Amino acid sequence: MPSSSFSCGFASIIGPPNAGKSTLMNALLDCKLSIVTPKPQTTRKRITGIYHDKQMQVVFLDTPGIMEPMQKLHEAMLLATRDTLRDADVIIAMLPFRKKEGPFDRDFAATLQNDWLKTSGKPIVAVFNKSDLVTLKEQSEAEAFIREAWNPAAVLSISALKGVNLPELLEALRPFLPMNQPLYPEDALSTAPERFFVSEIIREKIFLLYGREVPYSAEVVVDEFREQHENDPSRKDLIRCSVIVERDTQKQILIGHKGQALKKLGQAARTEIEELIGRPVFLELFIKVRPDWRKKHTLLKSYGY
Ligand SMILES: Nc1nc2c(ncn2[C@@H]2O[C@H](COP(=O)(O)OP(=O)(O)OP(=O)(O)O)[C@@H](O)[C@H]2O)c(=O)[nH]1
Repeated sequence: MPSSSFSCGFASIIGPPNAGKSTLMNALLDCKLSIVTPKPQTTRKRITGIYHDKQMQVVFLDTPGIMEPMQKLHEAMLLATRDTLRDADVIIAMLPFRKKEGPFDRDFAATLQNDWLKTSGKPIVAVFNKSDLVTLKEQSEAEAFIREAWNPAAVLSISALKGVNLPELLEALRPFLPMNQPLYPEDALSTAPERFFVSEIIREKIFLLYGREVPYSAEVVVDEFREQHENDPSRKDLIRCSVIVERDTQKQILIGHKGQALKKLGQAARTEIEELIGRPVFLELFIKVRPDWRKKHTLLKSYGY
């Protein structure tokens, strides 16, 4: 039973592409909810993940990275980020440390403050991620700079990858979580349906297995998810997905010589989907070409943007 000192609320994680937002959410939840790849802009839609302990429940909203919109898809991604700020009780504004060109990007920090944080009217917890890449001195100088520039509710340096300062981050959020009862049951990990995670897993494998523009041009739609085990436990669940690309050449790359590349993609995705849902599945992937889908409003809408 939650105690009277229980806290619950929504925290949005916002920052540039590749800052480590998804890594942080996965580390806090101790499971892999958001896809993580070394390539920027892998997260396209907002993803919720729910953290629980005896004192608090935090519903984290992971967001697509903030960048200059180059096409309609990016505009839709940025709208998803704006929405999460509106829903947040507290915002985790993440800035990644880097090894080259100074410890962090001050220009981006200014943009984040002017275009996103100032107007949100929400308490800000400034988080420098990737603290493993810089010295302690660089960390405290960066923290002092942001304290002065943003006047946030709290500032701290963490390493999502190495698990450094994560309990401290949770404590920094606590004062801003307004509810004294949990919103979700203790075993709920996300508010998104299984289907969503299935498409995200396939998207992640595309990012990991293919080079150049193919991952950015690919979208995954789950056309059918038939839970056949319920009637007959010996039958595998059937999952049929379309992988949408923009050009025929991309389709050829996805399929590969004698279908070898597509086979590899299917195997990698199936293994992880089975881990996620805890049952064997039969995964079918169909590659479809939809020219310029990232620029077309109606297609974007039909893919959930
Ligand atoms: N050295 C170091 N690398 C990290 C840390 N956290 C994340 N990374 C790496 O940074 C890369 C990007 O991580 P993500 O979690 O996908 O970043 P993101 O901000 O969600 O990226 P987008 O999907 O582009 O918005 C991955 O290669 C991570 O392994 C950290 O604390 N230290």
